[in-house]
Amino acid sequence: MLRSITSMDDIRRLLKVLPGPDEEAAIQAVKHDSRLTKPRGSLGRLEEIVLWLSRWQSRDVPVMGRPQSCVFAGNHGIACYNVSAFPAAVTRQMVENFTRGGAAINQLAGVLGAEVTVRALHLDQPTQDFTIEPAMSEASCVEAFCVGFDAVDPDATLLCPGEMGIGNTTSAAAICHLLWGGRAADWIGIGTGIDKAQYERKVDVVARSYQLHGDVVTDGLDVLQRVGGLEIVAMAGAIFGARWLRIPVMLDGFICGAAAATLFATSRDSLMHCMVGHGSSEPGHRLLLERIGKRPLLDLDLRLGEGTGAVIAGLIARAAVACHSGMASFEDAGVDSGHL
Ligand SMILES: Cc1cc2ncn([C@H]3O[C@H](COP(=O)(O)O)[C@@H](O)[C@H]3O)c2cc1C
Ligand SMILES: O=C(O)c1cccnc1
Repeated sequence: MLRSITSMDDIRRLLKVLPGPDEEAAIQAVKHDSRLTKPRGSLGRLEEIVLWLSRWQSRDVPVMGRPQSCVFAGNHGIACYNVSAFPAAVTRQMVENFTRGGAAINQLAGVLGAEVTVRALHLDQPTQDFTIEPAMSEASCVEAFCVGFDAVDPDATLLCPGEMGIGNTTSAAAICHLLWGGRAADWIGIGTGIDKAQYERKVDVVARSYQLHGDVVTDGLDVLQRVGGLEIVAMAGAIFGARWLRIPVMLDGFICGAAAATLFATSRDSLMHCMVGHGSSEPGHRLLLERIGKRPLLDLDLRLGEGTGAVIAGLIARAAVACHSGMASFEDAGVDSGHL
């Protein structure tokens, strides 16, 4: 599959023929659930999680044995406008931190029992300034997409994509503005904690990117190439790769959502294998989730990225699987089953 991707059109073509869910596995999972010692529906969204995992893992009793956290890192040309509270050098420094196990994502992945895969994408070659030209060439975009695809562990039971890239809330806002319009400011928040002057510059960068690309952009993948970052493209590639491997994906916050949204805008069914782990405190994320029609599992006021919210939500998925796989049936426990 990966070898057949050499152009953006290859990705477009493959997006039209994605594998679908295993409805038979879900039917069996519902049957199993109906025998468990609880009123039907009483575990609320935990039951929804089990069905979702079941559809994509093709198991009537899904498993959580091998979750994967994938962190992609890239640098952004638009960081030169001072739109982040931190310097671009922090991207590389954090990659070293991920590798040593010192970041938030490492601790959370440890709690979930997830392997952390880190992929840095040409940190010494930031994307181009997308207020004056496309962020990257088609060749760089395809390459980054394939890095993402290739990073997915084919045996993973759940994928939690994450990112690191100083300036990438600006890139995510530009993606959303190009996909869905509105006012530039609708998509912009404080990111790492910027001041008023930085906020205004950020709005200006996103508004100018719209002026440059708005009339010529063709679809979600084109938006990705024009105003995305290499780590955002790689996340899109990982989400797409997981779909081909039929691995369920827990989406993270605003940046991850923007990556996923470029696939959604290109092909509506492309995110059927994804759940949204949490709602970020970046204001654009709520709007984005309305547009892609997904409701977050958690609301923790996170605004970190790295895949942290996705991994925390993975713990909820583990709780859901524990109930589904470990609970006794009415029959085995000798509990009256009521009017089922
Ligand atoms: C130390 C540190 C660790 C991070 N981990 C994730 N981010 C997050 O913040 C960045 C986006 O915010 P902005 O657009 O304002 O730069 C991304 O790198 C994102 O993953 C971090 C940011 C910092 C400073
Ligand atoms: O929601 C996110 O993904 C996010 C928010 C702020 C900074 N970095 C990431």
